[in-house]
Amino acid sequence: MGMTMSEKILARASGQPDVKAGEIVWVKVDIAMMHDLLGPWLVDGGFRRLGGKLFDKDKVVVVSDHCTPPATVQQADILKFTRDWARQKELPYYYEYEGPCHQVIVEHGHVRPGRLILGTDSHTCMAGGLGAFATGIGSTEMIGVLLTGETWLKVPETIKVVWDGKLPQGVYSKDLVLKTIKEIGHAGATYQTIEFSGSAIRGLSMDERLVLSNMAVEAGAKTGLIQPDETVADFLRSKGVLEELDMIKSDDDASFIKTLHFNASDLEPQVACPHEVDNVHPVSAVEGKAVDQVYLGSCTNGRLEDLRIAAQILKGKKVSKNIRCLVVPASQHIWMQANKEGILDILTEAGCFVNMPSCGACGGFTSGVIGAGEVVMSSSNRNFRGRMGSPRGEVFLGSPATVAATAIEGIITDPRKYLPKEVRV
Ligand SMILES: CC(C)[C@H](C(=O)O)[C@@H](O)C(=O)O
Ligand code: SF4
Repeated sequence: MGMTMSEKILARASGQPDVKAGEIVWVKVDIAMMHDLLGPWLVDGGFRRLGGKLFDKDKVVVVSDHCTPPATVQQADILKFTRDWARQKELPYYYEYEGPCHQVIVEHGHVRPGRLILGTDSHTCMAGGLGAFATGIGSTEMIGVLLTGETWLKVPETIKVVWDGKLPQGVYSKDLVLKTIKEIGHAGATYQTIEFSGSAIRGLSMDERLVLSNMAVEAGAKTGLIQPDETVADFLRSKGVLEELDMIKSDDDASFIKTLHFNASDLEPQVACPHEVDNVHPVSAVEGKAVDQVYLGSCTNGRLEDLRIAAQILKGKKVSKNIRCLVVPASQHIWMQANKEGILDILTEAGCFVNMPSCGACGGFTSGVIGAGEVVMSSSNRNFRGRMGSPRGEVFLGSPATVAATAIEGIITDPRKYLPKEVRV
């Protein structure tokens, strides 16, 4: 019997020739990632009591993103603690004000196919878009990882999600993953891997693939994997990663707990309605709903291609007078590239407010929170009650195109009316 990608990565990490889903294995971690909010200020007490020596500072990456720039004194204190901790420990990889951790670790080449990456954030699974087994762990668990570089994991079963066909114009990987989550349910993949495959997935760019792996956890999954290929290799080479990559793949005779088939060619834009990510409907079912704010950003959909799509839709148009349009590029690198391409000018001229990269508005942490009764159309990954501020607010999730079209009309809008009719390449 062959092995799945998850089984292969965890076999290597546990130093065994093979492992099977359901087994509990002791694994060596390639990258331990923490962010400011669930990082050093929470782990430090226990870490020091147990010896306070890092297993390998080259494998520990800390990113300050949730509290940047701080909006409260407590956030400023957390940020200072995190910065001082990284300096005292002489960490070579500490990033601050660069953007959400998941995007930052991808851009800096920490994520590579076949690696085992554990982070103190649920969307750590995004790294699976490059073929790494990546998952979130609690801060207490992280103390053990920081001290020993090891932990235990149960090898997950894998749900294979096959998307064949070709995405039509105006339909994107966000729509594809929302539809997938609707079918699986918000807890339907609990402690399982979702492996995305099929011709529609192979055709996706690096930016689009990361949307899928990012949102795997919204179906409860341990991680979301995509078989690495030349798209991944080209991306990593562009980031200066020149080593030979472990182009891991599931064997043809690997055992999957179930396989779901979808056809991308007849997919419409999808919207997740309050207050669950699996409460998904075609945009036609919610068109016309008035919003107060649109948010284009986050580690889910704040990348360059997302900003390009929004600029294509908003160029020469104006954001509705009734709403605020908040744009937050997912990293400084993306911000600079968007600036060079004139995208930030187009968006600003249309009436968007372009903020600096951070988790701020996405999780209701710093700038951009919503008040009672306010409605948001967001390109992010979660719409739980209170997610972006007031528990009496409402968050709808959609693609960057849906967000941009909604910005123009001030009501939830099908983006296809703002795009040329032809099938995109
Ligand atoms: C703050 C943290 C608990 C959280 C996560 O783990 O995902 C955040 O990044 C989010 O997206 O909700
Ligand atoms: S989902 Fe939002 S809050 Fe969580 S890491 Fe991504 S940008 Fe930050």
